[in-house]
Order: sequence, then structure tokens, then C-alpha cells
Amino acid sequence: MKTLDDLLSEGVSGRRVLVRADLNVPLDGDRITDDGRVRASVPTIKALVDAGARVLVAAHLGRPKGEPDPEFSLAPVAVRLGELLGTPVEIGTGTAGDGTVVLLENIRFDARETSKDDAERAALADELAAKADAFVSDGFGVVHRKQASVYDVAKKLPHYAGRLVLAEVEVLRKLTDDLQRPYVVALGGSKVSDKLGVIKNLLTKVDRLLIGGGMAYTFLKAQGHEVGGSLLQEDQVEQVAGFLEEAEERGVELVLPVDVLAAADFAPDAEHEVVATDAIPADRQGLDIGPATRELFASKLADAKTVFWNGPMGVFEFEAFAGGTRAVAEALVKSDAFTVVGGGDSAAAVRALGLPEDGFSHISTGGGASLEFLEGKELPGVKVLED
Ligand SMILES: Nc1ncnc2c1ncn2[C@@H]1O[C@H](COP(=O)(O)OP(=O)(O)OP(=O)(O)O)[C@@H](O)[C@H]1O
Ligand SMILES: O=C(O)[C@H](O)COP(=O)(O)O
Repeated sequence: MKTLDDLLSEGVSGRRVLVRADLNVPLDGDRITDDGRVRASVPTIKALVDAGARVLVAAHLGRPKGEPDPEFSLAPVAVRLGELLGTPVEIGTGTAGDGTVVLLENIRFDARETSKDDAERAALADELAAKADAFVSDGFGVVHRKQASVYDVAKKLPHYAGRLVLAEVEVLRKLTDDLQRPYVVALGGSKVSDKLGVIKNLLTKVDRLLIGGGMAYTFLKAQGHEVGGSLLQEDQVEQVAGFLEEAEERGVELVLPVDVLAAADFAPDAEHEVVATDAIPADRQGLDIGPATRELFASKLADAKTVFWNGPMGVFEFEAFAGGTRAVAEALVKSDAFTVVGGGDSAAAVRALGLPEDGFSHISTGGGASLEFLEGKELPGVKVLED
């Protein structure tokens, strides 16, 4: 595949370059609580700016409903990107001047971006392509999405892989090509239905799978436990029961929480108690793994040679429910294994909890994207760059 360096050597001064970045950062109101993905996007954008390109950046924030919604505006991100680049970044719709950057407002405000209909996505991709002479794909966290600004637009313009996409693919390839065992994957987070599909394929690759976070309750339910008001993917309980059986048949150790912090409501100061996972009260919701589970997970990580972790073990944004995520993160820092953390919130959690970033072999900006890569799935946003 062609890379940013190829584009730079062709010369970009005065040329219009569309960059797809993943600027999907956690926000508290309009305050960015972790700017990791913005920082990770800077090297590619800066290289283009320095070379005199007119840079147009396309990105998404959250999952708006295909129409403008101020709650999901990229305006705070434009400010931060400008600070990091040392040049103001406007939110706009058109071309930037030479050596400047315009950020398009949240591309998911247009329903065609995520449409399942190829023609709808292609129409948006045409509009984007009309604004640029070249396309640089640098939003690694979103390359697993077959979306207009990730996939379709690459078919319409000369396309290049940006620095972040190249660096991420290189590390993850190392993990798949030269895998040291035991290989342990720890999964948590809240995108349960998205990531349950990944588990089926991971069962053919890993030695051990630790399931925590919001992901755990669908498994606990499949084991016959009641989970109260915890996050639950009711329609996937049966599929998950199949995973439990398959793990057993394959000799994969599937480790579930034995206790959780059961909270009266979803709030930072919610009243809560430690309960065994077979005794979650109907009026409570599990917001973190409990102390026995933290120890159990740490012991299951101790002898690993390779670890991939995606998804916080609890609602780490609330101090009272950050302990499980901290325990798993600390176990990785202590470990001599090749350790990769992936995902916007997982990487944010590592930083928010004050853990040393160099305590991990790699911190990936992609959660779903790196999981699908490790599954061995072809990522549409990478594949299209190879064509
Ligand atoms: N038990 C739980 N109940 C509800 N939410 C939870 C629970 N455990 C974790 N979470 C939430 O999961 C969210 C992160 O999940 P997510 O799957 O998006 O992870 P990620 O690392 O950002 O990966 P990706 O990059 O794929 O989004 C956090 O905001 C956290 O509060
Ligand atoms: O947060 C992520 O994993 C990426 O930004 C992709 O977001 P999505 O899961 O909403 O497509």
C-alpha cells in the first residue's frame, strides 16, 4: 500500500488532502477528558501542513443519529487539535488554505456515512472526494468500519496510509505473526453487542479469555445467574451460552467474575456493595469487578507471555468503580509479557489512573479495530488501501 511518505515525495504543496482521523475522544460536557487520539493524529496532519498541503480532516465523535446534534460536535476537538499543531483549526465544510487545516463537523451527522446502502455511502464519498486531490487514511480506531469516509472515499481518490495506521498495523502484525504463549485476552467495556462477535473467533486463538466490565453480565446470565439492572445483551444470551460450550470443547480457559460491585444506581456516589455473581440483587447493577475477581484476573495474567486488553473492567470514570480497571492495568504493567492495550476508553483509563504508558508494550488507539485485526478479520479500511 502507498504511504504518507509516498504522497509527501510526490509533493503536496498547494494540494488538497483529505485525512480521515479518529478523533473520537471522551468528553465531559465540552471538556476533553483524554486527548490521546487527538495527539496520535498529529504526526500525519503536521507532516502535511509542514509540506504546504491544504488539509481537510474528516472524523466522527460518538454515535449521533445521522443528523446534527450539538452534543456530538467536534468543536472542542478542533480547538485541541489547533493547540497541538500550533495553528488554529477551523470547523468548516470547504478547502483550507496552503499549510492550514479545516476540520469537517462530525461526519456521522450525515446518515450516509454509516449507511448499509452502498449507493448512499458512495454518494457521500463522491462529495468528500470532490473536496480533495488525495486521501490519507489515518483513523486506525475506525478502519474496521465500512463507512463512507473510511472505506468508500478511498475508492474515489489516490489513497495513502497515514503514520498512525502504519504504526498500529505494524505492532499488531508482530503480535499475530510472532505470538508467544500463553496468550491471554482480557475484555470489558460497554460495546457488548459489537464485541461479542469477536469472541467466537478469538476462541480459536487464545489460551485464556478474561471477561469483565459490561461484557461480563451477558455471560453470567448465560450461566444462569440473574444480573439485576446490569448491562445485558438479552438477545445474545443464547449465542454466549454457545461460546461457553465452545471454550470448554477447545480447552480455552474462559474466566468470568466471581464478585462485582453492585450499585443502587449509575452514579459516581451510588451506594454499593460487594456481592457474589450468583447473588446480584434485582435492584442493583454491577459497575465494577469485585476484589476476589481482581485477584483472580491478576493471577490469570501473571504467567502470560502475550496479553491483549480491551475495555475497562468497570465504570472507571467514577472513582468508586475504577478499582477493577486499575487492578488489571497494574497486572499488565507488572507483567514481562508483550502487553497491548487497545481502545479509546481503555487507553484513557490507563492515563487517568496515572499508570506509566511505558509500562505497556503498545497502547493502541483502536479497540474494536484492534480486536478485529487480532481475530484475523480483514479490516475494510486497511484492505481498501491495499487495492
Ligand atoms: N459494568 C459496566 N457497566 C456499564 N458500563 C461499563 C461497565 N464496565 C465498563 N463500562 C464502560 O465501558 C466504557 C468503555 O467501553 P468500550 O467498549 O467503548 O471500550 P474502549 O476501550 O473505548 O473500546 P473502543 O475503542 O472499541 O470503543 C467506559 O465508558 C466504561 O464506563
Ligand atoms: O471508539 C472507537 O472504537 C472508534 O472511534 C470507532 O467508533 P464506533 O465504535 O462508534 O464505530
